[in-house]
Amino acid sequence: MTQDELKALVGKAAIEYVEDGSIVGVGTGSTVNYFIDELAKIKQTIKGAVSSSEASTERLKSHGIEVFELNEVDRIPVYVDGADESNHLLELIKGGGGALTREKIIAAVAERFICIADESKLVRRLGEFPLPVEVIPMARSYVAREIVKLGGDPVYRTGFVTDNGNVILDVHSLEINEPIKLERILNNIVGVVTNGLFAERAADVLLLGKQDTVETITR
Ligand SMILES: O=C(CO)[C@H](O)[C@H](O)COP(=O)(O)O
Repeated sequence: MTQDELKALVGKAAIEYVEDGSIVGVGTGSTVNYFIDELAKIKQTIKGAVSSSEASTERLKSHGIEVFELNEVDRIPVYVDGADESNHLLELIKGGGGALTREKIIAAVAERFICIADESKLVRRLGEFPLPVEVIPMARSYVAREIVKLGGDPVYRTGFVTDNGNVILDVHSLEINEPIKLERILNNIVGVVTNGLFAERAADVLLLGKQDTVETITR
């Protein structure tokens, strides 16, 4: 199976976790796009969605799925999102698509976080994929210098602005031995909105697309 076929497979598998009559938390990315397309097929059974990006909102609406503001919603039983990397503890690197902050907010609210990914995303140790950090624009150089002190090599994602009007530094060469600790340290730098480590709030379930099958990994 191709990588796209594996993404489609896990996008479909995640539908099983959607509760009838609920508002579904929806992530961002090419894997989630398959999930959105599957969600459209059962849209009569759900109340609607909360979306983590303008791109996902547009796709949800194009299917006629109602999109609610997070502030209007008191309960999100399930959040479905992709990842750039996952380790075996279901700690993730996210934000390749730049939607990490809204994704992290919805993941925090959700009762269950279902991560969907093809098998290439499962790694022994996080950090091969450069870690995205969302930064308030005026703090970009300061934050970059602080990250260098931590041993990282930050690269400004030129020409990209997040849905929140901020910029992204993609941090290479970080040794991520203690994801929770590093997540906190990075978030403590003034000017950082958040970083793409999802370790304090890791996924609860990883649906991993492998050749012809979906492996379910839980914490
Ligand atoms: O975190 C994300 C967006 O901010 C995505 O979930 C992550 O980049 C994976 O994307 P894809 O499913 O396209 O591989």
